[in-house]
Amino acid sequence: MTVILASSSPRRKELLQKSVTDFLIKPADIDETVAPHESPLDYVERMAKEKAAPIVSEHPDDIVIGCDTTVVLGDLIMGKPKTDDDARSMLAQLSGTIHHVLTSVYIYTKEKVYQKTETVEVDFYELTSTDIENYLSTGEHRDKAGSYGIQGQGALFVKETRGDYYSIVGFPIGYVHQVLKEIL
Ligand SMILES: Cc1cn([C@H]2C[C@H](O)[C@@H](COP(=O)(O)OP(=O)(O)OP(=O)(O)O)O2)c(=O)[nH]c1=O
Repeated sequence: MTVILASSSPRRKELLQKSVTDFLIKPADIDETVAPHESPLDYVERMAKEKAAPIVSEHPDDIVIGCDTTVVLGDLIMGKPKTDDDARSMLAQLSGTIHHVLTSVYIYTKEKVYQKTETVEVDFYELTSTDIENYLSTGEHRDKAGSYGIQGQGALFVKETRGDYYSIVGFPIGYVHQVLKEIL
């Protein structure tokens, strides 16, 4: 059985390498639009499933991992920013807040589907417009939900976190490793 990571995220690849030496990467390109009245939990789980689905159809006998990460402020779902202005607005909204990072992972095998969705609470310091402009100049925000990366310069914004750090980075590697130990 081959392990296939249905993701283009370099962080997910790097974290999975801690658990498995050989795996394939087959990202699925899906529409990430939020459906009307969809809750953050329903959204993040649907995205993780939809990323895995086409790969599962092509490789029904293998192990396929789909994953999605979303930042949630109140009812507002924050995906990856489309523009720098988008990122500026997300960071201004996250300034001084307690928000949540939701990461959902689906692991498909021929016999069974393993699934977990982690919710991590993140407290941000108040950000000045200089903090935000300095951060945007790094370019780090571009491919990150909520427009920040806690593993990089985004760490400077974080007062406290409650929950699995690796789920903020986008991949709950501890959980994935437990499942892979069971099935490989
Ligand atoms: C909040 C936060 C998010 N992120 C990243 C994790 C995810 O890669 C990204 C959210 O986008 P996703 O749509 O979950 O993933 P992706 O587009 O990078 O990859 P794919 O869809 O192919 O699997 O944000 C960080 O790296 N650090 C952080 O602190």
